[in-house]
Amino acid sequence: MTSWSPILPETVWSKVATVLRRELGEGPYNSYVAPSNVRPGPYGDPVLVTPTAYARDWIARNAARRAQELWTQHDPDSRVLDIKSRVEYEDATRGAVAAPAVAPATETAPARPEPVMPIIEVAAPNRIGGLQERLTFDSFVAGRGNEFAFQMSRQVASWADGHFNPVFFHGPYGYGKTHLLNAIGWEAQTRRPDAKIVYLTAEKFTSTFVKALMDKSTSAFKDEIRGADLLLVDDVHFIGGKTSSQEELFHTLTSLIENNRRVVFTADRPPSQLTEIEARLRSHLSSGLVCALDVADQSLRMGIIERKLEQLSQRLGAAQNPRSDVLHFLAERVPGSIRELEGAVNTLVASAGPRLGSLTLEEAMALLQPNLKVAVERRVTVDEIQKLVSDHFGLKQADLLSERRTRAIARPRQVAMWLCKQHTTRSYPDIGRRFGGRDHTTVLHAVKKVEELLQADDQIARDVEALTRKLRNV
Ligand SMILES: Nc1ncnc2c1ncn2[C@@H]1O[C@H](COP(=O)(O)OP(=O)(O)OP(=O)(O)O)[C@@H](O)[C@H]1O
Repeated sequence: MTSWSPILPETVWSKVATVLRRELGEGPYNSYVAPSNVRPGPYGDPVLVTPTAYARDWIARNAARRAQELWTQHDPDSRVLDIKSRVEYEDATRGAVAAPAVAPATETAPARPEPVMPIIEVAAPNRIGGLQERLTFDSFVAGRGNEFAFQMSRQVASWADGHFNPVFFHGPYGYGKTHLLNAIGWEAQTRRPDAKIVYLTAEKFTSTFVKALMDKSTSAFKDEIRGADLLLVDDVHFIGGKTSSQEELFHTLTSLIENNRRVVFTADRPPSQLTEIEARLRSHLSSGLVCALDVADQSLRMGIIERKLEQLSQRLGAAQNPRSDVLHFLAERVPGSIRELEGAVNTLVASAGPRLGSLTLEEAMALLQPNLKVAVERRVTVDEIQKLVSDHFGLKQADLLSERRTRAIARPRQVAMWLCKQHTTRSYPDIGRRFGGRDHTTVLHAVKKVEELLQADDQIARDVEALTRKLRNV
């Protein structure tokens, strides 16, 4: 670590800060600049250390250039002023001699105490740690399965009056819940820079609360969370079974709602199915809007692949798109969620390099082998389909084989027959026999009916899509 120049950085910083205060105005200055300190970085250059990543990003966007200009005017060594959040600074200097804070922003503006909880950790590389820069509304592709959730998210982010509160998004893993929550955070902050937005996972909520209990600092914890204008809690199902954290979340939620603050949750299930969460909290979680994100259909998967390819070509330089049979193969045959789909696109782009545009389907399949490890051509049995379909519709497998013809049973039976035709090599008579000895014309009729419904009935289309994905992922 090199040593500091004889010109004290605090002298330079206090001159810079005085001008920034005047130019930025009291509000932003007190929120972001005043709580920051100048400290020596690992190579001796000055670092402006902000209490949170959010403050760092705010300063980087709104004041960094001016701060550097002013710094250069006052520092005879013309050192570069780096900006880091406290966490980043500690990581960067870990192992080096602990560096004392050398200068609060100005003598007249005492630094505010550091928040107990990271307010939005915007650029943290760790997904759990905070918001990720790439997860915005712009990078989100809306389509069947997530359209409503997308619209509701935009509405929350616009701070529109009279919307439901809390909003609760649920859906399977890897289909964009965290993405939407991040996008809400970014958009809401852009629209109201003065608003306090807290984003955290339920795990973080629990661990920070438990630590606060041990440190006897729960009131600081409460102030921090209950002072939020918008609270975003990801993966709330993780709080299941944790009694004291549930109690705290319950009081946090009621206090925020009473004070007209907004709250958004995500979970892998709707509140009614969060059986490890105490009934009173569950009921409050579902008291606003409960909104499902569903698995993506082929056209949404295709849209996401195209968006991802666009992003990659911007980052890695212009590249041709894969041929359309390769694109369709990606959309239709890569098993798993959007997360796995993104992984497959990355693999293809990285391993094909400049040959991406000319890859044949066979070459693409060979490159994607690791992503297709659940053998694409795995044999699916009629029995498996019947079990999956009956589970999905809350029926017994025996119902599908029975004589009963009520709509609630007949429709799932038709869907199951259709899936058998798509995913097994069984003939119509064979399928009929396995559905309680039915005639082949019944199966034929079922297959035609489902084909029609796939065009006309969104709900059936979603059910079939979900079941198809499950079949491929078993
Ligand atoms: N509609 C979409 N448009 C663009 N990207 C998407 C979409 N849905 C999901 N993704 C991407 O897929 C990946 C997984 O999404 P995300 O992390 O939001 O899932 P999740 O539902 O929160 O899952 P988990 O509960 O496992 O965290 C992310 O990289 C996300 O950007």
